[in-house]
Amino acid sequence: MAPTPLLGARTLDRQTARTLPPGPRLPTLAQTVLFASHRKTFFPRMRERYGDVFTIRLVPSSRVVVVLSRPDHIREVFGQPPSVMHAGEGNTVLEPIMGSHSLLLLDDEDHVRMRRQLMPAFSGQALRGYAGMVAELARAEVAKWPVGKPFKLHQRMRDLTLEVILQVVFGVTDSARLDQLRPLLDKIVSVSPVIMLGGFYPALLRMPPWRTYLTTQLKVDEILYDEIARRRGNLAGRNDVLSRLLAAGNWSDVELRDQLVTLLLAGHETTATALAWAFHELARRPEELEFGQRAADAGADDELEAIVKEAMRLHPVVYQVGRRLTETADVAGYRLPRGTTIMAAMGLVHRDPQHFPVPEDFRPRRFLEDDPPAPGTWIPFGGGARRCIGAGFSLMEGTEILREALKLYNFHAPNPTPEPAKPKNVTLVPSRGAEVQVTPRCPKLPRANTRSRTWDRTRRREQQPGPEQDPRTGTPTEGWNTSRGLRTGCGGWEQDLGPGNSGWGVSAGYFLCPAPGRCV
Ligand code: HEM
Repeated sequence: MAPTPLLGARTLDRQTARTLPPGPRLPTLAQTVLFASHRKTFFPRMRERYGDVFTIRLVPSSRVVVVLSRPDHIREVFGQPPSVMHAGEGNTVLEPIMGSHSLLLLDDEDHVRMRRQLMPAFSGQALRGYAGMVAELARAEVAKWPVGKPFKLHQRMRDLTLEVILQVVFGVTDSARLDQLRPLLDKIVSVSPVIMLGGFYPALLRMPPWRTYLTTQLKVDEILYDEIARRRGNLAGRNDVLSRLLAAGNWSDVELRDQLVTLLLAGHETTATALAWAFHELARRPEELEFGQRAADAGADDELEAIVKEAMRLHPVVYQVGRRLTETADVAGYRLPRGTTIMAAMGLVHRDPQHFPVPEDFRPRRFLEDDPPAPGTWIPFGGGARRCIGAGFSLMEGTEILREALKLYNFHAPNPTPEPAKPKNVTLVPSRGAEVQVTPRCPKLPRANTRSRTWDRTRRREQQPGPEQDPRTGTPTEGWNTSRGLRTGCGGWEQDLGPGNSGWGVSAGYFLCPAPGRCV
């Protein structure tokens, strides 16, 4: 028998429609606008009114969407066989950008196979291999921050996470190639809802601005294919995601290209946004900032990770994830027909006082106590067979970046009122760009971006050459003009930024803190 097409709400018979969870009677367009622009207030109101499970209707074709807000209900969905709960088919709009092999677009066997090929590059061992590279990029970035002047940290985080994708994921380190790729990728990641329309209406792709976008993408593809070809011939000593993928799997060039673009689009804005929220909260709360700075000084990565986790709980970057039923299924006590979309609203779970006491408070220590959040209540990365493949990567990245920034600076919020979240494609971003102001933690530190001769002289006088150990690697260093990296002292903010860098290191080498331990 030929399969019947997936049902839309219009084709549901009255009996089935009556058995759906309750929901608003607003016109579909109004519900769609509320969902697209105000989900952070719309969903909590619907839950208050209709209970833990409610139905909304969205365009196109007045699609039935059942929203879940209880961890046990959501677990039912994440635990169902992926053949019953499709996620890829809801992403087909991304195909012109990510390509038909993208992990995000696949379902069933193809998804399982592709995911298996990708996994080795995201294992615990692989993540440990990337951490040093991320820390180095973070160190260079935070040294460039303007001291004493408010700036929008979200954009800085975007620049940094883009650099991480370029160098740690794509493994591009050649400076000419980096200069070539940076502006192109910057355009690719600025994919607006208008550009996404091209996925629904392919005829648009022939017109500007869609054509312009695709032309940029072709230029990126050309570079990526060239990188893949070069890398195939030379993997020795390489420790980036692309090289690990090549070493572990049997890939065609197109498959690899599609995954690289997917990792770029899935991993760049999301991680940048989570970190922007984390810094926004720390800047507003001196006690939590101090907790973070102590963790950074002590190398307490689990405490830094708890800050990232709490930021993701309070400000879920992705508020909900969707699945489409390929057959009738029992979910949350309802028999839901084939074709129904189910949304797991992580944002609702994260703000539920049953799971997180005083949920509106930013309290990283809740992840470290004897009674941490119960399994299934902290789910910023979705779950089941589709759980974010970059979850570990983004936590590692967040920890490294927090450590480098907190070791160096005090953070202040020029405007201490909380920034509201605004939707940007699938993410919820801070609406004022996470505005912060930083000042150096060490009173002896000259203002960043200022070349100070006095400081340079002082630094040379106080510099104590001689064999020492790099506290991170244990490698002996020999003082002036030797290894890069962190040194001893009050948590290791002394660092070599190399010549030409805009930080306070004005020549190659590093300096020793004249007052170790006294400034923190
Ligand atoms: C704070 C950072 C991030 C957040 C909040 C986030 C969140 C998510 C969510 C909610 C999903 C969908 C899960 C589901 O449907 O159950 C997802 C999927 C995915 N994410 Fe992330 N993500 C982050 C960072 C990253 C990074 C750094 C990468 C890669 C470098 C990445 C790559 C992916 C990919 C490839 C998928 C598709 C997985 C699949 O369909 O099997 N993400 N992410």
